[in-house]
Amino acid sequence: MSEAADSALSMRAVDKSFGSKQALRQCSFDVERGSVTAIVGANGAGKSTLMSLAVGLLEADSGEVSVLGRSPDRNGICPGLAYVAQHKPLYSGFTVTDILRFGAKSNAQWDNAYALHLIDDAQIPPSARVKTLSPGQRTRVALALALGRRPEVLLLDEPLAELDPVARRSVVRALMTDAAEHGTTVVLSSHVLSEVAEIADQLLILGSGRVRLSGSVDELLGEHYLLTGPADPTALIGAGAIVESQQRAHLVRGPRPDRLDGWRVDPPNLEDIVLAYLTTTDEEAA
Ligand SMILES: Nc1ncnc2c1ncn2[C@@H]1O[C@H](COP(=O)(O)OP(=O)(O)OP(=O)(O)O)[C@@H](O)[C@H]1O
Repeated sequence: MSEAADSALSMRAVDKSFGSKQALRQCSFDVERGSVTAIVGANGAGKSTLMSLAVGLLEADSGEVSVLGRSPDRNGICPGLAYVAQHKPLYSGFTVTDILRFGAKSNAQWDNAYALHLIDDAQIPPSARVKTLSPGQRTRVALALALGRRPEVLLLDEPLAELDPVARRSVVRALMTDAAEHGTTVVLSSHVLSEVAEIADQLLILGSGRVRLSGSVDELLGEHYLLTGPADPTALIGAGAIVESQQRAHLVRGPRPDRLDGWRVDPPNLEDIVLAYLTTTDEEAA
């Protein structure tokens, strides 16, 4: 990921605890403007905490958080930023039209035509009340409310959880279209890689509150390889490092050799990489 100057969102050595529970530890990363970044981590890894710090709902114990070059404001969401929380708190008695009216009233940049287009695209009647909508439809309304602000940065906490495959595909398409047509920086979290692999060009893996790995998907794929063979490969991998070993198969980070006699050298897929980093312990990652 890029360095801080051109970042849409960056953190430097951020710590956040709840009582004795350390939710984030020394978190540092940069999200490049215009990128689509997936934050992947198991339940409790710290994804929602990270997003809440970015939007100013929480304050870091130490370290720096910067969104579009500014510190998040505890008194209101930073201009240019939109956030869809995990449980999409939309007033259940409101109609979709009421929700969009609320969006218009509370945002100077509001683009009602675009918000209506997104609702129409999702085939949701504007007169429908939120409580009558399915989880997938609620996600689409929450997305229209967020994208109607015409944000530069859109943060989505587990936007695809609870959606059936058809609804998931249409939400992913809506996000990809927005990112491509408007250059919106999108940051979305998930505990399931396959939900976000199609859409993300950058990846941030969180494990037990630590950044285990971050970077462009293409670079991460190029920097790792799978080595399968009969013995301990330590002597064979040169400047590389073994990330994880499963019996005779090893994920290695380092320059990929063209061939090694007696060994199989394969390119990894993204899932191989994510699972390996998610299973590394604090001691191994240190
Ligand atoms: N308000 C809070 N009070 C106490 N502990 C909290 C609070 N919020 C989060 N935590 C703890 O901090 C850790 C990180 O939680 P967080 O919700 O950020 O994880 P997550 O990756 O978003 O998880 P999930 O995928 O389950 O939503 C967890 O151990 C959680 O129990």
